[in-house]
Amino acid sequence: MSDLLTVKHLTASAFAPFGEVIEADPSTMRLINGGTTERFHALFSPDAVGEGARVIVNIFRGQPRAFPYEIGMMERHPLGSQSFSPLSGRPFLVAVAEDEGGKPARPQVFLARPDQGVNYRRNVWHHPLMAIGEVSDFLVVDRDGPGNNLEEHFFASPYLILEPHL
Ligand SMILES: NC(=O)N[C@@H](O)C(=O)O
Ligand code: NI
Repeated sequence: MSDLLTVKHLTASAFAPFGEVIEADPSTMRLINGGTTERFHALFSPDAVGEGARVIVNIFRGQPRAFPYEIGMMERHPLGSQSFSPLSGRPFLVAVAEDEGGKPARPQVFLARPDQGVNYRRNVWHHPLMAIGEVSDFLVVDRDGPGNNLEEHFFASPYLILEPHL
């Protein structure tokens, strides 16, 4: 029997060990453009290290995951951060894990609202994009450049997410 993972609401405080939640946080808001625009300022800073590294912006079109879904692996990017911001108005799942001696600890799973994105800080264990329900587009800010920016870990036995909603 696989180890069941529970899904929690995504909050900035719960996600703080792993990175930032990209959302219209009132504490970051400043009025600009003559008061016609609210700027939610400096929600995170992209990180790209190594000779020749650059920050790039991408669109990922994710196929929805089928549930129950097995979390069999986690990955991390030692040379750069990676952010996902929904473009299709859909929620999505985020799985992250603390590092335990160079391997991911038990994953923590969050349901991100359609108005929330996440930035994985550099070298944070996470599961690749998990769209839910329908094909979903995401704006992704991450690193390009020389060097290996992908480390993967495959669990001896997978964890299981029964279904994506709380
Ligand atoms: N491979 C790739 O660019 N995507 C993953 O890093 C991911 O986190 O989805
Ligand atoms: Ni990734």
